[in-house]
Amino acid sequence: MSNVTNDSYGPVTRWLAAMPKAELHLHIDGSLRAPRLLQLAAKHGVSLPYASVEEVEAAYNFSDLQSFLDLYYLGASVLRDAEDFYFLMQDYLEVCRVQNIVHCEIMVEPQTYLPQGVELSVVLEGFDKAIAEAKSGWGQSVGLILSFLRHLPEADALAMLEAADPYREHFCAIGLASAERDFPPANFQTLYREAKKRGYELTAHAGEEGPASFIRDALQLLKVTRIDHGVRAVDDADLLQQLAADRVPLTVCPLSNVRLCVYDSLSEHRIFDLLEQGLCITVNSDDPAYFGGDLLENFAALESELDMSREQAVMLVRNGFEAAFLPSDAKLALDEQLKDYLARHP
Ligand SMILES: Nc1ncnc2[nH]cnc12
Ligand SMILES: [Zn+2]
Repeated sequence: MSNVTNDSYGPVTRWLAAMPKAELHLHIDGSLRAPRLLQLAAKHGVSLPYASVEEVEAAYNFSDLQSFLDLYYLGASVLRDAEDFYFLMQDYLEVCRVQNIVHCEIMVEPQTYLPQGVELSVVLEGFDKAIAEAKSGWGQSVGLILSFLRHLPEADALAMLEAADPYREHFCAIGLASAERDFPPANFQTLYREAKKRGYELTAHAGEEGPASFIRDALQLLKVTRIDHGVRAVDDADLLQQLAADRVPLTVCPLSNVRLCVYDSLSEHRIFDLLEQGLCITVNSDDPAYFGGDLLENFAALESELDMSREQAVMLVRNGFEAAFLPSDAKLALDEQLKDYLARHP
């Protein structure tokens, strides 16, 4: 895990380290680090083509989203019992504590565990224990997003939505992840209609590898109020205007975009153009175990590669609170925490 006092960070990132922050785009399976992966594989006798942490990490070399997803689903296949899910969640929430991520919204993808015969009740048993400890330990605020796999049929997602009914209160929202290009938002209209009826907030990955039109479709057909990634909006000036006017949040993941070759380098990323145009841009880590950094390292990269200013950093952090799936009084309380920090650390 990162060290918040890392001397190699620039001055803005060092100032951000103790600032209260939110993270809204984090796949819990993407936080499974190589040592834990190997430990759980050994525990369950799962054979992997990697014998050491170095060998696992050498495989973190992706040419696109699919090349990453192949390793990501292999990694998640070692998660088998409630104790595994407890450790997984505990590891990530410890990052939140160290990096002052006071509110996080975490994507849980129960369809991933079904081939191993692991039911949602087992997953949530482990997660609940870790979340309860973090809440009572240091007041951690956590939301879970029930996230569906778009490379599988909508009928499978609908079956999982129903299976999640007894656990409705565990989740604040639904999301849509996995391979984007061949699996457009239009395929999931019934799912989103059903989820809305059940009172879930709605978000979806769109415009990561897929075109800007997928962002439009997610908004119009699925009625999402937030977009995960959304960086391809830069190709559609009218859409940019609409996103800015409606303050539709984009949960942008800078290191992920470079590791998955959405951009050749961070210097090509348009994150600050989007921010200056009035879009509600937030910063997130996506799959930190695989992409070389947690939330703070994403900010550090924006500072070192794109010269992020203090003002830009505060806008990004404030947007994280604005974009959260929380009641308005809870958002106001987070904003007060931020104001207090800024007053004490001008
Ligand atoms: N960056 C990403 N895009 C789509 N699905 C994902 N699942 C985990 N990470 C993802
Ligand atoms: Zn993602």
